[in-house]
This record gives sequence, structure tokens and C-alpha cells, in this order.
Amino acid sequence: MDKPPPPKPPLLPLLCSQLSLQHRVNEVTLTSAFLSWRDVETRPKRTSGSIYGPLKAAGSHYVPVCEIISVQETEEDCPNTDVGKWQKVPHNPAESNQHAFTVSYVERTPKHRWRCSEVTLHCTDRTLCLQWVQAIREQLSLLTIRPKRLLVYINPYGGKHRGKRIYEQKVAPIFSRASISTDVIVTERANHARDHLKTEADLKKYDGLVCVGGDGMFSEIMHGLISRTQRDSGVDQDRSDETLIPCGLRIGIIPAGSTDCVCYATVGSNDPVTSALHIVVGDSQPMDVCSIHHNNTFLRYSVSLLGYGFYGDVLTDSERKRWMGPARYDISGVKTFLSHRYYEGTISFLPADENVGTPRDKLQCRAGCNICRLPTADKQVYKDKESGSDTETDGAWQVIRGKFLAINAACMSCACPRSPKGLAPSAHLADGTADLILVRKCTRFDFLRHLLRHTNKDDQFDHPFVEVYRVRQFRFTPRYEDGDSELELREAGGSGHARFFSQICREHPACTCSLAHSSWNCDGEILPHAAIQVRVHCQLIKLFARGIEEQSVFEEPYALGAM
Ligand SMILES: Nc1ncnc2c1ncn2[C@@H]1O[C@H](COP(=O)(O)OP(=O)(O)OP(=O)(O)O)[C@@H](O)[C@H]1O
Repeated sequence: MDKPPPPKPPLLPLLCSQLSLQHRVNEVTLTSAFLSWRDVETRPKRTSGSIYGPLKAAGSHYVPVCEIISVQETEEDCPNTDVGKWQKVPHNPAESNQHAFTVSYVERTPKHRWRCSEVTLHCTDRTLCLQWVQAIREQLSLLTIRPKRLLVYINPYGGKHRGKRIYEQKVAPIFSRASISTDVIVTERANHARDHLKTEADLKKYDGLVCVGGDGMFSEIMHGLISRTQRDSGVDQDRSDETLIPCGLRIGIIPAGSTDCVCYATVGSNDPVTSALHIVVGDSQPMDVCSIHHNNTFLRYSVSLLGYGFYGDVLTDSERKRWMGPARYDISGVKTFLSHRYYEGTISFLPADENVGTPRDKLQCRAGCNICRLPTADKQVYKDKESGSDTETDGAWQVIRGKFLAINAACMSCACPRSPKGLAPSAHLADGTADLILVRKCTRFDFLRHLLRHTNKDDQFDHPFVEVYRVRQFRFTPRYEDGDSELELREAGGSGHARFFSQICREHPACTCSLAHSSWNCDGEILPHAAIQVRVHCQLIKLFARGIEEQSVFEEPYALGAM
């Protein structure tokens, strides 16, 4: 049996003083890990109620140093003795302290939201006050993962057109309090941010990028950064077998779109202040990215949903209804569901190794995920496989042919407020795999049952017509390829005339027979080809995030024994 780890040695206090907080004497201690304060005037008792906020145990408050945003000397108003007004006479010497400093720190509130809280501590003299400010600043300066200079892109037209206001009112003040300097670019057209990143931006000047917008804007920035990194390293994106170079800069997402799925899945909420605070504390969440190719031509990158059939058709239809606003997604969803189209094709995939779990193991990816920490060993296996032949003849690839209502691949859970567990509840952010979900032709009623399970706790994969695989690569070939010749179609069992008439039939609203092919919905963009090759690149990008925190993070007393 393993021996229990030896108890941690107590952290030596760097500074410890009796300071005044709201007219009460508190013992305030700074170690390299925590700032704590404890009311020494009352007998300690365990706090009840909220489990959130600075860690509270036995009347003490603990703020991890890594969650302190800033510290500054506080300008105190001198008591005005000339005005003749009644003034409370201090009964405690600590109350008359006029030198104070204010510490801003992260406070957790329900639903994974973070807030910026403050505590103001009063000192007997200015020297002590400055000593405290300096000691805390010294500890903060050791946190080298924190960004100092950021390049911010704002999409002023994302979501409800509030990107600029959200940034100016909620985010910029937090960055300024944390002494982060910024260069801000308000985009003037679609792909402005992508093109700027690809060619012009002097990336060496920055510690990270910030995207103010929705998933479409994030995708733009991700494309710009990945393309730039590959170009600077001489890597050809068009080659589907290239090993891509991981991007050095982290991306922070300030949610300001109509869909903020990537932010929700990596932070746990779509709240601009929470995202800004994750940037300030210098969080880092690696993320897998899928590259998508058609015949050795690069098409796009994807981090969330790649969907053919149902989700492709919903997007194609909703794009025609842009004028309707966000309601178009619901209307197109109902219309596509009623049309009940299925598509024929062949899926070939390279399964992931068993050590990364399975899509149905109910092991959700959370902050500090053990499976995502494995990739170094796992990538090796991946490389070994790649160095051999990766054709269908090497035995590792599996091939499935059939008629599908939907083919979905997800690199992350795709959780969102509407579907809290997401399309692929057990998919991991950074394990080098995607969950491939195949929904075979079934009745409308069965498909509805499957779709409804995305919104409740039932297992959406527990149907005989649904298969799900954890994969590293896959290819899809529709039965009738984009450029199929008449001869091929005839050989496949239909003449040119038959195809012509079947096309008319399909365009009839009552028709439910199969179309030649659907389109791929790639993170909200339509791909121009149905036949694609997809490969997951393990931890290609990094976000200013830490994954969704377990509720226990709020409860754990952060090894208080070590204080
Ligand atoms: N200045 C701009 N003018 C027009 N389009 C822009 C501008 N800046 C960015 N875009 C584009 O707007 C699209 C949508 O932006 P974003 O994702 O921020 O908002 P959204 O409301 O979530 O989007 P969607 O309409 O896709 O749900 C992005 O694809 C982006 O390329």
C-alpha cells in the first residue's frame, strides 16, 4: 500500500499584523500562498450560509494570492473636525487608523460566476501600510503567468451589438485595475481580425489576445492565430498530414455574441466579468482543434461542433432567414426536423486509445481534468500510429457505411444554457480526441426522443440507432460525391433523368426521400464540400480559462492546515 503523503510544512508568514477592518481588530497574515484575516475581537465560529466567497473557516477569511487582482493604498478622507457635526468617538485605537490599503480579489458566486471583491485594511501608520502594499505586490510580481499586455479585438455587431459597451464598462476597468495595458481594435468588417492577425499584428508585443464577440468572432481569431503560427514556422496548412505547431499566445473570450458556446464550455458561464477575471489571473486552458481538409486542401478549423445532416441543414436553412434574428435557429430547427432527411455515406475513423476514456463514461471534463493531463504519453501513441500507414488496410481504421440523419463530431461537450450537458457530455477539451456521434435513419418519433434527451439528464446515446466513438481522425464520403459524373450515378443505380426527376421530387415540401448530400456545419459556418478529412490536433491553442470548476472548489479549505 502507498504511504500517505507527509503533512505539508506550514507556510511561513511573510507579514503578520493587527489591522483594523470595519472598526474591528483583525489579525492579518500574508504567506506566499494566502492572504488571510481573522477577527480577534470575537470568538471564532464557523460561518454558515453561502459556501462562496473568500474561503471562510472558523471566522477566518483566506484569499489565495493567485486570486488577488491588485492592491493599492487607499485615499482616506480625514475626519473633518471643523464642521461641528456629531462624530462617533472611536473606542478602539484601531478605529482612528487613517492609513489603509485595499486588496481586490476574486470572489466566486453561484453558476461559476466570478466577481471582483474588495477588502480595506487600516493601519496605525503609513510605514506599515506601505510595507503591506509592497509585500503583496512582490508576491503578485512572482505570478509570471499573468498577462501584462493584450491585443483586444471587438466585434461591434456581435449578438445584440453590445460588444463595445460591454468591453468599455465591464472589462476595461478590471484590466486597468490589474495594470494590464491594451491595444484595442474595433473590427470594421467580417474577417478584419483574422486578416490582421495573419499578416500585420506584431504578436511579439503581446502576452495574449482578447476576443470580444461570439463564437463566430472567436473562430476568426483562432483561424488568424493558427494560420500565423504555421506560416511563421514554415508549416503548410494544406497538407492534412502536417503536424501543426501549437500557438504561443493565449486567447481570452469576452462573451458578447448570440452564441457563446466556447466560452460557456471553458469557463462555465457566459459572463464578461468572469471572463475578464480569468484573463487577469492568467489562467491557461489548452484546447484541441480539428483541422478539416478536402483532397489536401485546407478548409477550416473547428473546436466545437462539426455536424452533417441535421445540424448542417438547420444552419443552411437559418442562413437564409438571417433577417429573423436569433428566432431563425428555432424555426429552421423545427423545419429541418419535420423534413426528416437522411443521407448515405461512408465514415472511416481512427479510434482513440482506451486510456482517454469513452464518450459514454460520464467522466466530465472539469478544471484540472486528469484525462487532459495525460496527452504527452498519449500523443506518442498517436505519432507512432501516424508514422505507419494510416490507410484502411493498416487495421486501425474502422469503416461504417449507412444512411444517417446526423453525423456529429465534437471536440468539447458543446454545453450551453439550452443543453447544459451538451451534445457530447463526456468530450474533453484537451485530450487529442473528438466524440463522433452517428444517428442512423430512424423514425421521426425516435429522432425526437434522441433530440429531447439533450435537454434532460437521460443518456442521448442510449438508442439502438445512435452510435458514438472517441476518435483521433475521421473521413466522410457521401454516397454521391460533389463532382460525381453521370456515369457514376448511373452505375449507382440511377439515370440522369431519374436524378433530374428525383431532384424535383425532393424539392416538393412533402418529400422525405434522401438528398444526394447535406452540408457540414463547422462551428456555425457551412463548409463548401461534403467529402472531408478531419484530424484532431491535441492542445493546439490555449485559452485564458481553467475549465469548469467543480462545486467542491468553493468548499475546500485550501489545505488550511498548512497555514
Ligand atoms: N465589424 C464587423 N462587421 C460585420 N461582421 C463582423 C464584424 N466583425 C466581425 N464580424 C463577423 O460577425 C460574425 C458574427 O460575430 P459574433 O460571433 O461575434 O456574433 P454572434 O451574434 O454570436 O454571431 P452569429 O450571428 O454567428 O450567432 C463573425 O463571423 C465575424 O466574422
